[in-house]
Amino acid sequence: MRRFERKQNIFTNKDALGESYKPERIEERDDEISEYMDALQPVVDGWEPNNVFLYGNTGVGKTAVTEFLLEMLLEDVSKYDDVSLSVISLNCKTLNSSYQVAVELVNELRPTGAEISSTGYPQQTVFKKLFEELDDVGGTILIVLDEVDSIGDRDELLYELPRARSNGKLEEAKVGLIGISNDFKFHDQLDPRVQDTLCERELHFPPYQAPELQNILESRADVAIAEDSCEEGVLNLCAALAARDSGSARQALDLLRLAGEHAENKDDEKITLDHVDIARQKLEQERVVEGMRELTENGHFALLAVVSKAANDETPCRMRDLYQEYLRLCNSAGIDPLAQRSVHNHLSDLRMLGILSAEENRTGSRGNYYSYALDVPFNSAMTALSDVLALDSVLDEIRKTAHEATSLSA
Ligand SMILES: Nc1ncnc2c1ncn2[C@@H]1O[C@H](COP(=O)(O)OP(=O)(O)OP(=O)(O)O)[C@@H](O)[C@H]1O
Repeated sequence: MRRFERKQNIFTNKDALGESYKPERIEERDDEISEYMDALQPVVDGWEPNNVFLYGNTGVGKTAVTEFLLEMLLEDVSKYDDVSLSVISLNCKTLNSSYQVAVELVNELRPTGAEISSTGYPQQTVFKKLFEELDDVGGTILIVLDEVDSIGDRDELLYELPRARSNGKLEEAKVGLIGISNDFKFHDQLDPRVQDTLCERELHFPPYQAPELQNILESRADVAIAEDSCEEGVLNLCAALAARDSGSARQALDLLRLAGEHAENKDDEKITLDHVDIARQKLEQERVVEGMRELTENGHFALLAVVSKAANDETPCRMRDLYQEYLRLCNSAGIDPLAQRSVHNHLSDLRMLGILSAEENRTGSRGNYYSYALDVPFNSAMTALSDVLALDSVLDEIRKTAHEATSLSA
């Protein structure tokens, strides 16, 4: 039997490629950092802090830059006796109302054992408790709300907190909000009065380009990967793949980590371009599986219709034809089909998740229509579908068609 054995030939510090690692240096964000520092300057000067709103796609350094700068700010203000700065950070992912966020903040500020319950109070009572806690801490308080869009349209706290001091609800504390979001719609949906305050200073983090990702990867690989354990071109390929897809540093780091793990598991001496390719496929597959989890059964069938058309080499395929295929598949599985409009909504969701791509075709006077195609490899979609659908015969048929189509075209 195989036994556990330590393998440390590829990585010197694998954790440095993981999510919890705090980089010593932030690469390629000088302009954003400079703007961010300007927005935080009033804290150092002892004035009321600005509220700052950061937005940009996932993995573009919003959280990393925020953590880096706030740590630096805490250190730098410690030399001014008249500034007392506290930072409270909260990830709002699972909190979908002002009420829940306020309860969490109160409990962050209270000692263990004195927490309040997450239900049962009127909202204003929780807000009042929060203001009391903040006044107890006093001084300048920066509240970081990551994934703030989860709060949805129940955003009263984002209105009340920045105004609490001028409304006489806070006396000792000067509070600044830092909201972080990767939902571009959230900003526009905010009540204009909330927009005015929360977005006092707005910072946009654009997706990274390949050379920027390459620099981020190089500085991380210095810490994470043993010397001479990376074949020439590996970092370049990880950077290029991530730049082409999402511009996310997280994706580039994930590719490198997975490629390294693969090399290590195979007892190979170096990470090669082939390992990166395997890592890419694995990540793509995970993304499809992840996206699929959020779909209903009808969403799975909408995807199945596109997969089936792809097997016949008939994609991009227009909605009208996809819907016929969807009806055929629902019929053979014995499930009630949805109307075409609802199937269209499912296809749009799949597009948002990066599983499908869509192109708009113009037909002149008769309006435009969309054609859909897979935006992930056929095999990844098939594997993900076979995990969620108990439809072996249909899936086998699609596999067979795809096989025949490739052998015919080969
Ligand atoms: N400029 C950078 N220099 C060094 N590391 C970076 C940089 N940008 C991002 N990273 C790293 O990439 C990963 C993702 O970054 P981060 O969590 O800051 O993204 P984000 O924009 O907050 O994404 P999300 O919206 O999904 O939370 C982290 O491991 C972070 O350390």
